[in-house]
Amino acid sequence: SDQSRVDQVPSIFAHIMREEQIYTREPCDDDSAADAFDFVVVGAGAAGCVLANRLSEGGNWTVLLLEAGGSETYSMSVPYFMGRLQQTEFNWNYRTVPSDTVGAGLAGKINYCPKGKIVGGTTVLNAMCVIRGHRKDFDRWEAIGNTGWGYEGVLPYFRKMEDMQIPHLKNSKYHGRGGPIKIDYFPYQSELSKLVIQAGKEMGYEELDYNGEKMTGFGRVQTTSFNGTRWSASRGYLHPIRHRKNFFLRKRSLVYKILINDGTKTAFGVKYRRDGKSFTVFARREVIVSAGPIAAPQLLMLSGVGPKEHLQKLKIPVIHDLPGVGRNLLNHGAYLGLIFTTDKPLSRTPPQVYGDAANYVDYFTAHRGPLSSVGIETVSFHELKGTEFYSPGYPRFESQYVSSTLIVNRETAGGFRIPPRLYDTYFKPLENKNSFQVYVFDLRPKSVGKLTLADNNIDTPPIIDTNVFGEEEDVKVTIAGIREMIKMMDTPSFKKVGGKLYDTPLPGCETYAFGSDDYWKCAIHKLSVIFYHESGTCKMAPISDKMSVVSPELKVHGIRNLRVIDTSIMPFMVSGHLSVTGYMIGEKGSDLVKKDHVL
Ligand SMILES: Cc1cc2nc3c(=O)[nH]c(=O)nc-3n(C[C@H](O)[C@H](O)[C@H](O)COP(=O)(O)OP(=O)(O)OC[C@H]3O[C@@H](n4cnc5c(N)ncnc54)[C@H](O)[C@@H]3O)c2cc1C
Repeated sequence: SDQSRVDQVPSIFAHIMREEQIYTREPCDDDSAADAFDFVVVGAGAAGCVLANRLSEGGNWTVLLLEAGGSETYSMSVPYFMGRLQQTEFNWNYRTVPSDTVGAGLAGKINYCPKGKIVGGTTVLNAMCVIRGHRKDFDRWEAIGNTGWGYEGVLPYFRKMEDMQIPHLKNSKYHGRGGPIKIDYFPYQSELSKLVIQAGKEMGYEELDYNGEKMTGFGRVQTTSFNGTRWSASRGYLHPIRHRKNFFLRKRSLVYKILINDGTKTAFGVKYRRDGKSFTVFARREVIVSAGPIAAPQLLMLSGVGPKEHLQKLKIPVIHDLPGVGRNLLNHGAYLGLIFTTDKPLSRTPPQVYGDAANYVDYFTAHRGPLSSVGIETVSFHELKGTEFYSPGYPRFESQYVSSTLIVNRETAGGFRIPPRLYDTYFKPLENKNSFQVYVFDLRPKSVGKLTLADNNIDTPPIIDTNVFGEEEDVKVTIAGIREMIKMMDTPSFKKVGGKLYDTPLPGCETYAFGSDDYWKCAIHKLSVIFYHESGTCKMAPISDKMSVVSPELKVHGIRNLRVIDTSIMPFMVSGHLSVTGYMIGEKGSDLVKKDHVL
């Protein structure tokens, strides 16, 4: 009743006060005048936070971590508020170039490309799903000459970062305990999630730990969360080191140039801007760029390391010609229009979640209820048997089951740049129906995009041309995956709840027979989004590979004392999501750096 909710106000207030205290453990903003450190790390995201922690342990070296964004707060840790964070200053707010292959039906044919601008980086903005990828993905990294980056080489680092909280996985040889990042299920699990796992079994799939021995099957999603709150890179790696005397964090500090001696081609510091003033800091040992897949290549190019002709055109003095910088832009792409309706509600829509005061009481007293989940609680991985894409034991396709249809009001539609007319014709009829959405995507797409500079100014966002769905094969895989999902409605579990494919033709694709290859192709190009897994723009490969930017030791080719250590070094896409890949790269990268600086 209303009165009982009012009675809960004191405990809500006490709970929020207590939780806010956690964020006072974020390291303080260093405002000393110190201007020389052993290591200068650029960017406090997934990988950068790992480096700051590991390089300062033992107390031998001084480490400065420079982050363009400000502090993380408790409200950012509420899982269901994830989408809202994208509409704040804590997002870099990048956009892609207009595209006919991905999101051609979105406003201006443009996709949003969110990235965290905050201590913790994109781990503060993301959906927290923990999906590492398949062992063969990493073996492929190693096969092109990246010695030590095969599955056996990276597994210890995936384990090292983890503090597994899920009881039956605590003793698995694939998982770690006691590491900085807590892994748990969201406390809330919708009826939809339970039904999907059951339906998967009826289709012959296993319910499994997809980060373990095998990947093909269904599973409740493992997340970088704990007790219903986001467990960011900063909470895991920076909070515990706030008292270290040799670690310094400077916030709101935008690095705009890496200082490189033109004669010796040696990096020796960076220039950054903070509160309107410019500063220079020097690195006695190394500069490490961990600014993420968009900003890392941007910063290299602005500092004179990149494709020569491109830099010359922008009047940037060339220090080292590296044609691969920005040129291997990898991503996943998802179709947004795969929707199913049911006779009874299996999950709640955003207006239902936000509109019910009980949900706030549940969350802000005990971190329970729908606000303790981002709305995705189940994932599945498919080999696409019977198609040309089948590879036994190596899934090619992922589905994420989204509570309700996320896009059921103009606000959520706006979050994906869905124009009002498309919303009104395709999504609005679902407003009062029971429905849910499945994000489907090709785990290893062939399309590769590129990132270039628009000018020589750090404040101008780079040009992001993702080319997602640019290759026919990626569209075909997605169509095969959509068909696999439609089969799910034939299971007894979904028959019982009247599960049906939402078959309103997508505006602009009505000329094709609904469900034909041509129809799905049209729909995928129109109503698709990039899946925010940008990576690969500073490709790791031996120097013989013309597109390579860093060596297997993550050193920038041709420049001394400069490394890139973040998701931009990925040579190929992994069959997973990238925050844990970022942590693994940070952990392995830290060991590679330490090896070169024996005391
Ligand atoms: C909406 C969304 C949902 C996602 N969902 C998931 C998910 O469910 N699971 C998953 O595993 N992954 C997910 N991801 C992806 C994942 O979070 C990122 O791939 C990962 O965080 C990348 O790590 P990184 O270390 O390479 O870069 P980031 O974490 O992006 O860190 C880069 C840091 O560098 C800072 N920086 C950049 N430029 C400068 C500069 N010039 N000066 C100073 N600092 C700078 C940035 O502010 C940022 O803090 C999602 C991403 C988005 C956007």
